[in-house]
Amino acid sequence: MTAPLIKICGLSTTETIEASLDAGASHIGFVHFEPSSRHLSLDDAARLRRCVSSDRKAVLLLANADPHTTATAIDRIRPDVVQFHGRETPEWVGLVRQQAKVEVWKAVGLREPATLKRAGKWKGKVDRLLYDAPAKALPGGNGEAFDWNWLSDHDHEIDWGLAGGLTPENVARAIRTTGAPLVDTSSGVESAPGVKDVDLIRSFCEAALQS
Ligand SMILES: O=C(O)c1ccccc1NCC(=O)[C@H](O)[C@H](O)COP(=O)(O)O
Repeated sequence: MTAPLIKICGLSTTETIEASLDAGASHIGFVHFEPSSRHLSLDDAARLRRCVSSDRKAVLLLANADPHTTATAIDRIRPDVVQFHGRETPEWVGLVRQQAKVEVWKAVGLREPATLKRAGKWKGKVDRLLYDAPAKALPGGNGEAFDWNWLSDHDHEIDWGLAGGLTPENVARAIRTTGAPLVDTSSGVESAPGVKDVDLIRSFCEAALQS
């Protein structure tokens, strides 16, 4: 099996970005969502984005951002990918993809297997779907997993990735169960809410790459 792509989300220091890149992460996520402990101002996100080398991808995460915020954030941060993690519609994310000429991902919270059947509505609107646990206090980044078996024999029509409660201990099993081509973690590599831990980042990447 090909090694999965790895996204480390919610980074806020140069040290943890460098550790993620050294450990083999392909995608570095920056959260611009004020209620989150991982929120970055546009200035900080634009500064940190420059630490992401051109052979990896910077991901800007937005949740229910209005059109002005979305346009301003894309313009300032110049991400490779925009990850929409709220209640955005297929029409809206499709429009952003078309107009901003940026790769677009949409997080889909899986409450039940039937949600997978409705994923077709994103076809042609997004470059990747990110299957995550359903929203709780925050739309994402809650450290909660869903039943990976729901994905084990799903016939994917759209590129996808797996998120939700992934840790250094469970990521290899998650990849074996689902065949995920990309894994995404945030809480699982933190020592406290919003505080990333370089040792956990390294362990996560090692486990994912050896799976
Ligand atoms: O991280 C946040 O604070 C956040 C806020 C609002 C929307 C999404 C958010 N995070 C998304 C992620 O970090 C990941 O893409 C995904 O949900 C996995 O998170 P976790 O379960 O914590 O590993």
